[in-house]
Amino acid sequence: MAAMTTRLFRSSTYAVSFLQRSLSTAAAATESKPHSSHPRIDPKGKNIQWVFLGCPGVGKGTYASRLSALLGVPHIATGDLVREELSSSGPVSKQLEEIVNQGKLVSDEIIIDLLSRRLEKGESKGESGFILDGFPRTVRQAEILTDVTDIDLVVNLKLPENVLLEKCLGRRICSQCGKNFNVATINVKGENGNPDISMAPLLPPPHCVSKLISRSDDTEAIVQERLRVYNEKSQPVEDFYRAQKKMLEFVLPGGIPETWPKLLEALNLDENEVKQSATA
Ligand SMILES: Nc1ncnc2c1ncn2[C@@H]1O[C@H](COP(=O)(O)OP(=O)(O)O)[C@@H](O)[C@H]1O
Repeated sequence: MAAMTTRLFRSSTYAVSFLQRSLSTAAAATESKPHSSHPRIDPKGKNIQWVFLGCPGVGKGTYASRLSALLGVPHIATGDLVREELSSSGPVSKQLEEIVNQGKLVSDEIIIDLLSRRLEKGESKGESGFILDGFPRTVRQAEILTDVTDIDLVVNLKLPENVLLEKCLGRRICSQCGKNFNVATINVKGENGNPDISMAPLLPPPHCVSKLISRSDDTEAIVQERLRVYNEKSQPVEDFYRAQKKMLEFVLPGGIPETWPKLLEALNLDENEVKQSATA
């Protein structure tokens, strides 16, 4: 673990001020760019700085958190940071609630502040590396991230839009244990030469059933708006990383049992090998 360096920030104080300066003047960001000699991806050495992209409901959280557990790096989801902040009585919670419930994006300034604070906390606990989920979501955020660190790999998860909508509408969270489930049974006929997609529901254990809640932004109208906003603001982020040749495009073949082994294969990861090397 000690060899893993979170290169997003050299020091927490530097991080916050750096990111804030980045937002106020592009020139300051360029001048302050830390030198970087980050090695290439080495999953076994866990030197990992990955980004997960993809539309709402595609499964970024599910697969980022599974990989985080497997590889021993933190899974940092900016959507979770936003939800934590809006459920607190912090100064921006009311403003965040309105933005999220309209399916819009939170400002780059607020997101970077939340992310900086999360990274600062992690660094003080000795965390290193990260799998970012839901960040960057605008080209501006991607440029700022590029200014402060090297990203090894960007995984772009893909599913057809009608599947995404069904998945968001079926999403449930246990209000007690916080685990995510999905009550939707998805059987969608493939169009334009694409294969059919089937996903079994991911049902909760009996003790969670009576405690299930839905996210307030998982209604049909808000999901449609989030998809529209994704296409407008986040598709260009895909192009940004595609141009840098850092992108792994991954079309989900089905639910977790079909997708997880295929994703590991695409990432060139052997689950048993990684687990053994972690306990060695
Ligand atoms: N990087 C970001 N930039 C701006 N807003 C964000 C970002 N990450 C999360 N949010 C806000 O939090 C909401 C929930 O995010 P998330 O849980 O990642 O949802 P999704 O299922 O749409 O991917 C978003 O709709 C947006 O309002």
